[in-house]
Amino acid sequence: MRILLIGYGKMGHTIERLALAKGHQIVAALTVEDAHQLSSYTKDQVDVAIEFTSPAAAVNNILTCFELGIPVVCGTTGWLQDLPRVEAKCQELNGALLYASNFSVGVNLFFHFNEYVAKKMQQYPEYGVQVKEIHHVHKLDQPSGTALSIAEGILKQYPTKQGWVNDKTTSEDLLGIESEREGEVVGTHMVQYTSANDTLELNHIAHSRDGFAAGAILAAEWLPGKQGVFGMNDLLQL
Ligand SMILES: NC(=O)C1=CN([C@@H]2O[C@H](COP(=O)(O)OP(=O)(O)OC[C@H]3O[C@@H](n4cnc5c(N)ncnc54)[C@H](O)[C@@H]3O)[C@@H](O)[C@H]2O)C=CC1
Ligand SMILES: O=C(O)C1=N[C@H](C(=O)O)C[C@H](O)C1
Repeated sequence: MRILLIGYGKMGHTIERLALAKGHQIVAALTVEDAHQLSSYTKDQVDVAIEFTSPAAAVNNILTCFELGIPVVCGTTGWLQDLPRVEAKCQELNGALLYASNFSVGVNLFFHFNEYVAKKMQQYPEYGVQVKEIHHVHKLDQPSGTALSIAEGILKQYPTKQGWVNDKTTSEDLLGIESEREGEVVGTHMVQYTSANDTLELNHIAHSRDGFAAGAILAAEWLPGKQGVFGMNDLLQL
């Protein structure tokens, strides 16, 4: 496949390495300096774009891909407040977007187990629930997109909680999400259920970025020819 990389940082480089190893072609890899070149590409040159940039840049890049008729896989986090606008534009322009807060198969399995565990644990009020994420010091958004997806899964099962707070402490009506920034940590997510007697934990620890990149490439292989806004659940049979 002919892939256009939008964003050529830590994720862009990892995706390039794995995509070339799978026999795909990288048409170009755009950074913030050559971002203006995006609108010069056509659907005759590019089968799919993969977007990993920054929270401030993602929405414009996605909308430009819709206008160009290029399907786009987006892993950038921290822009979901604009999702309704993106969904409307996608429908209006017959675009194709696959967004995931985390492309690794392991984390998508974690999302699945998380909802199951939350449903069970919610029946035992002696356990408090808490989410924690740890990432490298370069990360721009907080909480992580993955932590927000985890929180969404828990909140569905806890009708008494009204939402989340980016804090260590969970209260009666708000789920606490603790964020820690430390060195070059790739991405660690935990859900902890604690009672006076014990703690039950679900953990996912990414050892490298290869899992994220492999999932994004799977998504890029799947998306062309489809129309609408999709997630990893649409292509993984979990
Ligand atoms: N969904 C997932 O599985 C994962 C998501 N991420 C997210 O992906 C995003 C990028 O992460 P990294 O690669 O680690 O960041 P990075 O800072 O290493 O790289 C960002 C790249 O985007 C470029 N860029 C910025 N604005 C641009 C624009 N307007 N047009 C084109 N390029 C532009 C920069 O020049 C740089 O090359 C972050 O939001 C991060 O949270 C990261 C890992 C996994
Ligand atoms: O910024 C990162 O690095 C990561 N971002 C994603 C997130 O916000 O959840 C996914 C992964 O944890 C790495």
